[in-house]
Amino acid sequence: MGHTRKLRSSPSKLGVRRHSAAIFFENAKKRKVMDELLLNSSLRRVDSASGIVHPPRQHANPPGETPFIVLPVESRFSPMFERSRFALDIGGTLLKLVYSSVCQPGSKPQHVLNNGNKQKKLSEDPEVHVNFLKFGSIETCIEFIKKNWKDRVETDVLHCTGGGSYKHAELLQKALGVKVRRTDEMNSLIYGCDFLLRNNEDESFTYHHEAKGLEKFQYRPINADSIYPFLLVNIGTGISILKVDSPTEFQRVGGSSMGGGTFIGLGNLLTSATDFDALLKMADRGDHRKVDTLVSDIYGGSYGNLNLPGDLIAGSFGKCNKYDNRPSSTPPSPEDIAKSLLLMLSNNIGQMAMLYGHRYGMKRVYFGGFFIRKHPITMRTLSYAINFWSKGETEALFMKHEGYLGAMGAFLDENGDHA
Ligand SMILES: Nc1ncnc2c1ncn2[C@@H]1O[C@H](COP(=O)(O)OP(=O)(O)O)[C@@H](O)[C@H]1O
Ligand SMILES: CC(C)(COP(=O)(O)O)[C@@H](O)C(=O)NCCC(=O)O
Repeated sequence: MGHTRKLRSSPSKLGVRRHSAAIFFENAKKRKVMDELLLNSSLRRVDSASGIVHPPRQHANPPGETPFIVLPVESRFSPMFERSRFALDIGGTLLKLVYSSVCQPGSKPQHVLNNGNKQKKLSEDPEVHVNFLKFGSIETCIEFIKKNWKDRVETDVLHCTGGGSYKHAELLQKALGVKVRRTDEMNSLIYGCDFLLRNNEDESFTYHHEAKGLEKFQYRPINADSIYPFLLVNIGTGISILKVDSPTEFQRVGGSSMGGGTFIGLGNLLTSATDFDALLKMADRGDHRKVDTLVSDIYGGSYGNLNLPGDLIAGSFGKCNKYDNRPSSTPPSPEDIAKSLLLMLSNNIGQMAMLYGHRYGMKRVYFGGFFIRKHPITMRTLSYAINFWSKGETEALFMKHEGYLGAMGAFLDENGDHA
């Protein structure tokens, strides 16, 4: 993959999702849980290889501007000036859509900088924008594509990946009147991840819980030569762990069924939360110590011989044990349960990621998938597991387009590897 120019990633007040369109489908009040801190590019950048810290960039963000990326000027992308391209990742829970649109000169304010004075500048050349959207059901997704892929004709191709690219191929073909071309899910993840890391300076970042405000996030741009190898832990409905040596050489070294699907599934059974965001909000307010048995509950303090601190969770959900006539404690609230559930899963994933990272001697572990949703508890737990246990040797990295890696990869795979 040769690239000539860095991508521009639109800064946004709201984060990675294309919110203007998302508002169309989601209740705006419900989608406020996260993302807000990853506002724009006004974060410090730390070069992953050299450790050099760069100051924040200055952007003038037109209020309400929505995120997109601008494709680099490359011949392989030229056809998108003439025809739109749509790609879909149909996973076990969500459908992720990535599609192109052409922005004509002067139609959108572009980036800006003049000795610190923010000024708006209109783009001079047409450019191809790539837009990102997610859906909870195939029906709403098909409706959106029907409305927005206006120039489609029957020879056009919908690039698809994920399990649903098999399961729903016929439905999509019939409903949209285009061909469906598949890219293998793991290949798509890697193509998408490679492209974003290589081209988008604002793509990957580290999370620092102890810091304040935006200082919690640091972008980690990386030179194209230093990207490989890395471990990719994709947390969707289930988890896939990939050791990646190049865009075409990788191995799925592990996986787990205890991922995002478990969180929403058990969350649904154990609390009254009606959706993922509500569950995360509950977790924010919860106190897991009312649900989990801590080391101090067993030892009365820390377990010094093993260096286990008293506040370490010894047994997730241990305090919900009502067998053996145990003295009953105050029943935990749904918020406490949500927090405990989120900690249980992210601790487990963090430990798995750390062990696989260690086993393959990886310096960088990237986390993808929509389970993360840039949630502080999740990112803190995953970062802690990696950084603490590797004694700083391995870095835990998150991605701005976390849930869109597969869809991005299918978008880039013009010919499809399962045509
Ligand atoms: N709006 C949402 N609705 C449902 N699940 C969500 C939502 N946002 C994040 N999630 C979490 O993300 C997971 C799905 O992640 P994703 O990467 O899209 O995987 P998949 O490809 O399996 O659908 C869900 O299981 C859930 O934990
Ligand atoms: C089957 C899957 C690749 C599907 O991907 P997803 O829709 O979850 O993103 C994934 O759920 C997975 O790797 N599950 C874990 C299976 C295991 O190794 O136990």
